[in-house]
Amino acid sequence: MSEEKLAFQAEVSRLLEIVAGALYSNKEIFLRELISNASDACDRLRYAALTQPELTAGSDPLAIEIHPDSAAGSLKISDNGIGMNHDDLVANLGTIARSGTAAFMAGLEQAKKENGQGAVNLIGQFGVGFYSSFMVADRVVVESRKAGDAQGWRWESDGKGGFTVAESDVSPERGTTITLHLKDEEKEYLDPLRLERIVRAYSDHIAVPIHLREPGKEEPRQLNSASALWTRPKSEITDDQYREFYHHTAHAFDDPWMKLHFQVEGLLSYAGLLFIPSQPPMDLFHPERRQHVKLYVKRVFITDDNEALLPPYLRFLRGIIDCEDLPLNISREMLQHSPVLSKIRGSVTKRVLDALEEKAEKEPDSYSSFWETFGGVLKEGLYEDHANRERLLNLARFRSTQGDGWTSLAEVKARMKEGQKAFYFITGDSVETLRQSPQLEGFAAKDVEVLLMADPVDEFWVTAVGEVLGLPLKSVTRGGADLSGIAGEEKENEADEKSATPEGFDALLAFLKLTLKDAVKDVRASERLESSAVCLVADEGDMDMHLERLLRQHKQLDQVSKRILEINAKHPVIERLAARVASDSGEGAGAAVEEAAWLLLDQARILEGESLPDPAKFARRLSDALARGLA
Ligand SMILES: Nc1ncnc2c1ncn2[C@@H]1O[C@H](COP(=O)(O)OP(=O)(O)OP(=O)(O)O)[C@@H](O)[C@H]1O
Repeated sequence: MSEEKLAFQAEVSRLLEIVAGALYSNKEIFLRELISNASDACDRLRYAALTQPELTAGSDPLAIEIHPDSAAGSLKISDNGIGMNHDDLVANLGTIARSGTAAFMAGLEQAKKENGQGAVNLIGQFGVGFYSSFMVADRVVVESRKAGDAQGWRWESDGKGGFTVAESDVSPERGTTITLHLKDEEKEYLDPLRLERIVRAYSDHIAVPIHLREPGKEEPRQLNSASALWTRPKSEITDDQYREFYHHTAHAFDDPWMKLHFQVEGLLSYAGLLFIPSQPPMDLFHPERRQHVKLYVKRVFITDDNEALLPPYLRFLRGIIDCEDLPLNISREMLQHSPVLSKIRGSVTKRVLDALEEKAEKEPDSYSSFWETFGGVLKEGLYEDHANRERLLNLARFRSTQGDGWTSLAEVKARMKEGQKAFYFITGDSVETLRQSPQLEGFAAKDVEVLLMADPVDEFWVTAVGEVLGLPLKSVTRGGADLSGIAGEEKENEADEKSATPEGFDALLAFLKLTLKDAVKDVRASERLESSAVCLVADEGDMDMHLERLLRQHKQLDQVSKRILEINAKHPVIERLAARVASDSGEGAGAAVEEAAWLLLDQARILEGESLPDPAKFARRLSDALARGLA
């Protein structure tokens, strides 16, 4: 087969332009990226050989080799890992396959919107994988042969627009050799000492040996310790090594917020090296809720996509778990039902919660930043993991009507008013809009704290949990949120005055019920309003209004429940309407009050964030009312 010429995916071309032209000071990371890929390729081969032992039979141990060639001005990085065939080369080295690179492109768009630059820093932040070769090379050749294949392939590119792929006779027996033809100004990467320093700084944690072939020396020299990092004693691992390991396994480039390293021996023996990122991973809220902790069995990588390993609400965790008590040839199906894994899952979950509790207690500010990023995910555990519900409730933090920071349920309980027998909450799309909700007015007047919940998951767990620290959770947008038993700030006579309704109020209620009869479930005097005239609430047994809207938006529901319209007897509009009804004696109240009734209902709908069934009518009524007012 002759040489094929192919074009890069448009995004790759853009990426390469940035990478090749980048005046990035940290170009040495290209070596980290290529070693990281080579190590993954060795992991994948080791795994494939579990079921196809012929793939590695009789071959050299897995290793990575770095070979600077001053005469040719080139640097070779080879591995005897899984290798790539024709289609792998085209798919992997011509498109954006990698999550880190996709994040880089997304970050680029963002940076462009914000200040038109910043691309250079982003390279370091996200890493651009294989493509980072073009920071130091003006021509890159990849020769590869996939394990088990007879034919090898050669991929070549100058990083400008396209690449070629052709059959190759000189490709390695198995695995991949990448040859970087270094740019004139990048020849420092031929210096063995420089290469050694880079490998030690970024790749010491790599479990496959990394050899350096030095000019004039017979035997290559091993640069890393080549033992799995998690098997080494904690005291011998530096923070930098942990960080680099995190970057490598998680394909992430932030600093981990927390690290957990444990070795368990006993009935079950396993080790774990887990990290909580400081930045949210891109797929955090994808519907698949994929977890990413890698499962190893006796140092052999098995899978990074195994739902049985950890509960979905801990899917922000990165890192590895290495188990001694599973057979190496365990199948995917067996993994799903393995009692060993389910035990490990239970005890690792417990460890993670222990560590979070400790952080929450000892470093509350830092814990708040974790909560801000991942709280919305952890809360899924409140309805999924009954066994740990109490602990998760303890770990949960909330925004509330008291102050701007995060608060715990225990703190909210300690601040409760005399006579308060429930936690009150309101759910909605954002904390800022929730703060303006009319339904909060009565609570504010009595200084009763209300939790402001704006994560979609809140709707689900509050229903499932029902009770916290011995008290029910009650929505302030529902009937049954009874404020009268709570000791307020008001004085006795004020309270009396408040309960006294204006003349004609009962007749107004009757009139509103009659006029709006099919549009609402009921019309009532409100206890929760102070300055607004009206609001909508859900009946005690009905679905919460925000939840219903959420389900409708996601096409999970097409019903629209009727709501209760609450009216504020102290509001001037209501007082006047009541007076009008009283003087016109009920039925004769007339068209103006009828129009006002519909306007009030639409106003309550707008405040609630509901859409209006007939916006044109609303606009006409409002204009008429304004015209009358201005006349
Ligand atoms: N040395 C190698 N051996 C085998 N396959 C490789 C090698 N280097 C790269 N690849 C393949 O090319 C793909 C793209 O590499 P790139 O560095 O751009 O991303 P990556 O680091 O592997 O990221 P991710 O693991 O998220 O896909 C890899 O996913 C892998 O399939």
